[in-house]
Amino acid sequence: NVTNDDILSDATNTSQVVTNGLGTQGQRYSPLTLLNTDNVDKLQPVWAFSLGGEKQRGQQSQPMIKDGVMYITGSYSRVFAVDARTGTKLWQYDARLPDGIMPCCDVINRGVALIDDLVIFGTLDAKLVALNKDTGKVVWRKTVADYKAGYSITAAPLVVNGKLITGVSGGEFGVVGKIEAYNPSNGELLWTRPTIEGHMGYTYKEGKPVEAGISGGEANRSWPGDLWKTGGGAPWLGGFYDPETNLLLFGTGNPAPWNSHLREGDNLYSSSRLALNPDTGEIVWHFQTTPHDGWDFDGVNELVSFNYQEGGKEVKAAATADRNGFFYVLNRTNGDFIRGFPFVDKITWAKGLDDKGRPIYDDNFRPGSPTESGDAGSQVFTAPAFLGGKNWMPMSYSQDTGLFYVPSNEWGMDIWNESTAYKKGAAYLGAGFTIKPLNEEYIGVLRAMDPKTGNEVWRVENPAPLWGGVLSTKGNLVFTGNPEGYLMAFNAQSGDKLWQFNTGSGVIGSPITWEMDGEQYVSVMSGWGGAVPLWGGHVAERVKNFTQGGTLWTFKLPSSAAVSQR
Ligand SMILES: O=C(O)c1cc(C(=O)O)c2c(n1)C(=O)C(=O)c1cc(C(=O)O)[nH]c1-2
Ligand SMILES: [Ca+2]
Repeated sequence: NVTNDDILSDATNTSQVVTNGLGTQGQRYSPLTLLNTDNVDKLQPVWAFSLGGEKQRGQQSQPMIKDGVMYITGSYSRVFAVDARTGTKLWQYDARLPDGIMPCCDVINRGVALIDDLVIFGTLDAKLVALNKDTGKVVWRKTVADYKAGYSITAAPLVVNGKLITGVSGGEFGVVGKIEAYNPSNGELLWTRPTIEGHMGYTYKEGKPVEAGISGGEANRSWPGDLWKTGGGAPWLGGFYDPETNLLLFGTGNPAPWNSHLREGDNLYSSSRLALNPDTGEIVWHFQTTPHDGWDFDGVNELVSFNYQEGGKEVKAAATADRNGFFYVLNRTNGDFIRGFPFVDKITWAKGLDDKGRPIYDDNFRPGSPTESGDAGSQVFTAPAFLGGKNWMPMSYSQDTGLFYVPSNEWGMDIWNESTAYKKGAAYLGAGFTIKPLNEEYIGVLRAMDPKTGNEVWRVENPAPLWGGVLSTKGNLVFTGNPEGYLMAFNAQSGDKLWQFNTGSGVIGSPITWEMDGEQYVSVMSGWGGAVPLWGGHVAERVKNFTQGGTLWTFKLPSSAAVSQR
C-alpha cells in the first residue's frame, strides 16, 4: 500500500517512485549514486515489456514503482502492472473508450497516481478510474467532464494529503478548464475550480456545494462578451504540490479560440500558472505568461519548486520553461516575478519581458485579423512555433549542479487567423499554421540552464524535436530520450554523452530511477507519437519514418560491474 508519508517522502526514498515527478515538487532528481559517470557506460537492459496491440501510439507514461511492482499506462487509456524484477505482466486494464473521443494531440496518457491499495488514472473520455493494485479490478469510476464537448484527460492525477487532484484537456474545443479534487477511496467530488475567470468554483460536503466563489472575483472582466463561457485554459498537464507552502502548482492552456482578435483583453486565467489551496481549490495567486495569447502558447508547462541562496537568504522559488520561449523564475510563496530570460535561440513575438514578467509584444508577429468578407488575416512567420520552445515534456532540476535540464525545440511557424464560431464538440481555433524548422541540422536542444543567471551552461543538439522527459541524479547524470529511439545519459556538468541505447521506437516518456536489492535501476517507456507527427507541418516530414511502438524498458549495471565499484 502507498501512504501519504510515502508520497511526501518520494523525493528522498530511493526504493520507490510513487509520484509523477519523483517527488511532489516535480524536480525529477534522484539522490542515487550507485550509477554514475564512471560506470554508466556499462548500463544494460534487464528486461523489456511489450504493451502489445496494434493500437498503441504515443507512450508518455512515467512508470511508478512500489514494493517490486511497476505501474504504467498505455496510450489508449490502459494500465499495466509489471513485476519489476522480471518484466512479467501481473495484470492489465483496458478502458472501453467510446468512438467519439477528441484528444487534440494523439492518444496519450502520462501515468497513474498511487494511494492506499489503489491505482488511479484519467481516460481519454474524461473519466477517473480507480483500480485495485493487486487485481486491476475497477473499484470506482467517475465522469469528470463530457467527452462529447471535447474534454479528455491525458495527465497523471496526483494525491495530496488524502485528496486526488486532476486537471482536464480540451482547449482546442472551447471547453472550460477546471481543476478538481476527489476522495480517492470512493471518487466523491470534494471541490471544483474552473480556470477561466467568471465561472463559479464549489467545495462540496456530503455531495452538496457548501461554499462558492467566482474564479477571479469579478466576473469575466478580462474577456469580451460571452467569450469567457468557452474560454479554454485547460490545465491539461496536471500539476505538482509544494509541501513547504502547502500550494498546488498548476498551469493552464491556450485561450479559445486561437484567433486573438476575437477576444480582446488578457483572457485570464488562460496561459497562466496558478497556485491553489489544496483543501478548497481557492486560487491563491496567478502568473500569466502569455496574456492575450495569439500563438497557442499554452501555459501548462510544469512549475518546479526549488530553493536557492541569494544575498545570504534562502529564496523559495519555482521555475518554468514556457511554450512561448521564456524561462521564468517566480517567488512561489506569492507568484511574484523574480526574473525571466529566453531559453531558445529565437523569439520574435516579444521583444522581452518587463519588470513584472509581462511580455513586451512585437505586433508585427501577431497574425492579423480576418476581414469581414471572410478573407484570412495576414500571415506572419514567427518563433517559437505553437508546439513551443518547450512542450509538455518535463525538465529536471539537479540539487547538486543547481541547473535545470530543459528539453527544448528550435522551430517557427507560418500562422494566420480565420473566422470561427463555437460549436459544441468541434475544433475551435480560427487559425491555420505550418511549422517549419529553423535549422537544417537540428530541432531539439537539451539545455542546461542556470536559473540564477539565465546562462546556458551546455547544450546538446538533436536532429528530431525532443519530446521526452528528463531525469537527473546525484551520480552526476542526466537521462533523456529522443524520437530517434535512444535513451541517453549525459554528464550533468559538461553535457558529454556517456551512454545510449536504442529502444526500437521513439522515446517520449519520462525516465525514472530507483534502487532494489542494492542495485540501481533505470526505466523508461518507448513508443513514438504525440503532437509532432500530427501537427508538425514541415517537421512531420522529417520524422515520418520513425516507427511506433509500446515497450517498457528497464536497465541496470551487470552485477559484476555493480559489485566491483562498491
Ligand atoms: O489545450 C489543451 O487542452 C491541450 C491538451 C493537450 C493534451 O491533453 O495532450 C495538448 C495541447 N493542448 C497542446 O496544445 C499541445 O501542444 C499538446 C502536445 C501534446 C502531446 O502530448 O504531444 N498534447 C498537447
Ligand atoms: Ca492547447
